[in-house]
Formats: sequence, C-alpha cells, structure tokens
Amino acid sequence: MQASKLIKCLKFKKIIPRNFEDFTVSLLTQDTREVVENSVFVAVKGAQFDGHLFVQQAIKAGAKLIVAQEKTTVVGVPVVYVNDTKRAMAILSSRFYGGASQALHIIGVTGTNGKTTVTHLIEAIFRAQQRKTGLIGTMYRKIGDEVLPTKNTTPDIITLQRTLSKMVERGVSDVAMEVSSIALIQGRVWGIDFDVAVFTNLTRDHLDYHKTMENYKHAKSLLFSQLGNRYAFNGDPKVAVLNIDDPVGKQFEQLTAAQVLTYGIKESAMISAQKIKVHSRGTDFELHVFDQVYQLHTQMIGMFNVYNVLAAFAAAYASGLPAEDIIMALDGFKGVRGRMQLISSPTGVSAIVDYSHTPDGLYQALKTLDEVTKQHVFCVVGCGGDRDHGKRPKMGEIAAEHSDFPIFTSDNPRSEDPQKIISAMLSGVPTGIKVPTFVDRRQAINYAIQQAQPGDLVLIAGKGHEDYQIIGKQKRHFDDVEEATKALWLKEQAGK
Ligand SMILES: CC(=O)N[C@H]1[C@@H](OP(=O)(O)OP(=O)(O)OC[C@H]2O[C@@H](n3ccc(=O)[nH]c3=O)[C@H](O)[C@@H]2O)O[C@H](CO)[C@@H](O)[C@@H]1O[C@H](C)C(=O)N[C@@H](C)C(=O)N[C@H](CCC(=O)O)C(=O)O
Ligand SMILES: Nc1ncnc2c1ncn2[C@@H]1O[C@H](COP(=O)(O)OP(=O)(O)OP(=O)(O)O)[C@@H](O)[C@H]1O
Ligand SMILES: N[C@H](CCC[C@H](N)C(=O)O)C(=O)O
Ligand SMILES: [Mg+2]
Repeated sequence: MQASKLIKCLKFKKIIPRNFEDFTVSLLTQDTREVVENSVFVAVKGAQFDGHLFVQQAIKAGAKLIVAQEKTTVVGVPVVYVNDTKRAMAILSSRFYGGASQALHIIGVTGTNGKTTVTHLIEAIFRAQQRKTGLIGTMYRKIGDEVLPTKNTTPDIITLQRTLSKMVERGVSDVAMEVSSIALIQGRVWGIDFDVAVFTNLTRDHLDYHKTMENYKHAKSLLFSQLGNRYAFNGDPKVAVLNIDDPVGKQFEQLTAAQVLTYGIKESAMISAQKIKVHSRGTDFELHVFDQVYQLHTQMIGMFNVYNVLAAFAAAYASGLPAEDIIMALDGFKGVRGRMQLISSPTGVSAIVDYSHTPDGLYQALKTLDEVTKQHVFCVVGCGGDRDHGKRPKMGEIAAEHSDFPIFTSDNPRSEDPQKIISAMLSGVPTGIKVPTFVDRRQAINYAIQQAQPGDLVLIAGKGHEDYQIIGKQKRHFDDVEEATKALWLKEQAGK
C-alpha cells in the first residue's frame, strides 16, 4: 500500500512537509526493533519509554514516514502529526492489514480467570469441525498448528492486526482470543470486529494497574460495549456470552446492544449445568440448553472448569455449531498445559501444576483438590513481583486456610526483594498456622514432595506453563513440571 493512501484514514492530521515523495509501505510498526526499509514508524508514549525519542533510530533503520503526537526534530522524512498516536495505531493498522478481523469469525474472551482455558476449549471445538483455527493468548499465538511467541496475553494492536491478516492468508476461519483488561484500557483491540464476546468472571487481580475494582470492571466491560449491535460481516448476529452467576455478568447485559446468551449453574441461565459430579478423573453434568437436556463429560476437574466448559459451549453454540458436536469435542479435550496438570508417580504422591496466581484462582484450585482427595494437600505458592501487592496477603490466607501444608516461595520476583513478597503473604496467615518459607522455588518444591506421604497431593501454584523465572532483570529457565517430575523421581529412588 502506498503511504499516501495509508495515511488517508487519519481524519485529523497535519503533514510536514505537506508534499512528500510517495512510497510503498513495507511495514507499519511502533517499535524500532522491528523497523525495516520503507517502514512507517508510529511514535507512542509508553509507561517506560517515549517512542518520540526513538524517531532518529527508526529513520536510521529505514523508516520513511513518522506518525507522532509531539514535536520532533526530524530531518529528511515526512511527519504526520495527530492528537493521539495510540488511536492512530489502531486506525492505521486496520487499514494496512486489510480489515482482517472482519473476514474472520472472532470470539473474544475476557474475565479474571479462565480465559486461556476457555480459548483452548473453543479452539478444540472448532478444530473438531475440521475448521482451521487461530488462537491468541497468554501462552502463544497460533495459526493453525504454527505456534508463534507472544509478549502479552493480548498483543498491541499492530501485532494483533498483523497476526489476524496472516491468519486470513493461511485460511483460518475461526479465532479464539483472550482479551485482557489492560489491553482493553490501552486500546489494543480498538477496531477489532468481534463476533462473540465471552465473560468468565471478575475477582481481584491487576489492582496495581487499575487501582480499584470499579476501574477493573469498567475495563472488562469495554469488550461488551465495543461489541456493538451491528450484524457481523458474515451476516450472523453478534452475541455476548455472559456468566450470570457472577453479578458482574448480569451488569454487562445492560452494556451491550448485541444478543445475549447467558450461562451458569442456576436454572435461570439459558445454558446451565445441573447434577454436577466432580471426581478425580473428570466431571459429569447435565447440560441444559434452553429446554434441551444433554449429558456432558469433561476430563477436567473442578467446579470452575464446569464454568469454563459452559462458556466454551455457549460461545460455540452462539456461533451456530450443533450442540451434539460441541459436546463430543468437549469430551475429548485433555486440558491445557499448566492448568491442573497432574504428575503422578509410583511413590503414591502426586503433584499438580496450576496457573492459579489470583486469590480466587488459588481458592478454586485448592477447593477442587480437597473435593477429590481424603488425604493431605500441600500448597507451594508465591506471588509475582511488580504486580498487584494487595493480592499477596489474600493468597497467603487462602493457602494457609485451604491446604493442610502451605509452603510459601517465590514466583517471578522481578525487581522486588523476594523475601518481602513472602512476608506480605505471611501477613495474611491466621495466627497459629505455621508456614515454612523458601525463597528458592526449587527447594520449596523438593521440600513439599519429600514431606508428602502416599496419597497426598502437592499443588504447585502460580506459574503453570511458564518455563522461566524472572529474578531481577534476569530470565532463567525454570519449569514447575520439570522440577516436580525430578523431585518425585528422587523420592522414588530414595524409597528403593
Ligand atoms: C504497562 C504495560 O501494560 N505496558 C505495555 C505497553 O507498553 P508501553 O506502551 O508502555 O510501551 P513502552 O515499553 O513504554 O515503550 C513505548 C514505545 O516505545 C517503543 N520502543 C521501546 C523501546 C525501544 O527500544 N524501541 C521502541 O520503539 C515501544 O515499542 C513503544 O511503542 O504496551 C506494550 C505493547 O502493547 C506492551 O507490550 C506492554 O506490556 C508490558 C510488557 C507488560 O508487562 N504488560 C502487562 C502489565 C500486561 O499488559 N498484562 C496484560 C494482562 C495479562 C493477563 O492477565 O493475562 C496482557 O495483556 O499481557
Ligand atoms: N473459571 C474460573 N474461575 C476461577 N478460577 C479459574 C477459572 N478457570 C481457571 N481458574 C484458575 O485460574 C488459573 C488460570 O486459568 P487460565 O489460565 O485459564 O486463566 P486466564 O484468565 O487466562 O489467566 P491470565 O489472566 O493469567 O491470562 C487456573 O490455573 C485455575 O487455577
Ligand atoms: N497474567 C498474569 C500472570 C501472572 C503470573 C505470575 N506467575 C506472575 O508472574 O506474577 C499477570 O501478568 O499478572
Ligand atoms: Mg490467560
């Protein structure tokens, strides 16, 4: 696309100089580390850096046009001045990448917990229909079977539009994507034409960023107000899929002009789970879809996963798939890496690696383990540094109250002193409960597994699929599944 044609979509702008030599744009980016010859560079003021300070660097790397919101002393290339470069990024990327989101059937999933799980369930359902799928979320971006890395749960709008456009090129038809509250506030999904928007739940997280639960809820609500009431490009009506057992789900009904499909375990929900039986090898329940009743089995355990399954079912049903097909796909789904991932061993001790890093996530995980075992539950847990401080005492309290043997350790301490994070967790522990602590996560895992007796379960919470640990500025390899497997093997050898 020619540069002059690209910038036409920006309505209010000042171009200096007014006339410039046109060129074919090779890349649109806000990051100097991506710039190549004939790029358009958008200067964005961020939380850490100011992109305007990188303009010369961008030109040196090949940028031929700059979009800025503040005066820059640029020589040799035209500058397009706008009021807000973040908004310009959304408008330009939609234009540059050809409105890919309109060509795709996109299901956006938001909520504090369950987004990764629900998007994987949706991916599995559509794949079972022999459709080519895309997935965007915490763990990766996926185009069919191709796995691409990701920095954020929801990428910046340019990366997102670029990814969607690649999906269109490769024949993807259906996309499941996680939409984080921070992304919604930062406009990372501005202009994305969602067909279905799903709400899982709202509990405490990210208050370092949002400050209050009210702001956090507002951020989540944006997905529903942005869904609009238009018919989607392919003619299907847009649908908001809402968990109405969560009071926030009910409130979101008011915000959207789209059609609403509710789910929950109360009979008043349009899609509900009844007669739920959670056992150690999975969960069974009656699925009520309006006035139809089906039997549903999932290999995943826990009441929270009943909600995740309902959310995925509702999203697929809202997309027009037959209930029987969805149910069959859900039955075959084996779970997501690092989400209640079981590692059994001949010692009789089992470890469960789970990504519970919020108070509610941890509570749900511990409650589930308590339901499936009569033996003891150990809980190795830490809290991330440079993230919501307020959740630390709460997670400390939950681990202490809902496990038999809580053990506190480090998650990703980042720039913070790990001992201080652990002390904050300890401040929430009720008096009388003793909690051993280990700054070294490996030692904590080894200790728990050594202490556990046959039949006991060791929950290793907070890092799930992560294969790294961030200490200071250093990111080193660390994988809870590997560590637990090693510790269980050592226990087995010691017992021989
Ligand atoms: C605080 C925050 O949210 N930061 C996000 C934000 O960065 P920012 O706009 O503040 O950017 P910045 O790093 O200050 O840089 C400013 C500008 O200079 C540019 N730059 C910077 C350096 C350089 O050498 N060259 C260069 O051009 C940058 O590309 C950017 O355009 O926008 C970036 C692009 O979208 C994000 O990658 C970045 O996420 C950081 C890494 C982050 O840790 N974010 C977390 C808090 C986050 O967003 N989490 C959510 C929720 C997770 C979940 O619940 O699952 C997520 O969606 O991941
Ligand atoms: N519906 C749910 N309600 C409460 N807790 C849940 C639910 N689903 C999952 N969890 C817990 O939260 C953890 C994270 O789940 P998942 O990765 O699916 O959530 P997420 O919303 O993608 O999280 P993130 O915000 O980090 O991307 C799980 O390991 C589990 O312990
Ligand atoms: N999406 C979450 C991930 C937290 C995972 C935990 N291991 C940590 O590093 O704090 C966040 O950015 O808050
Ligand atoms: Mg996620």
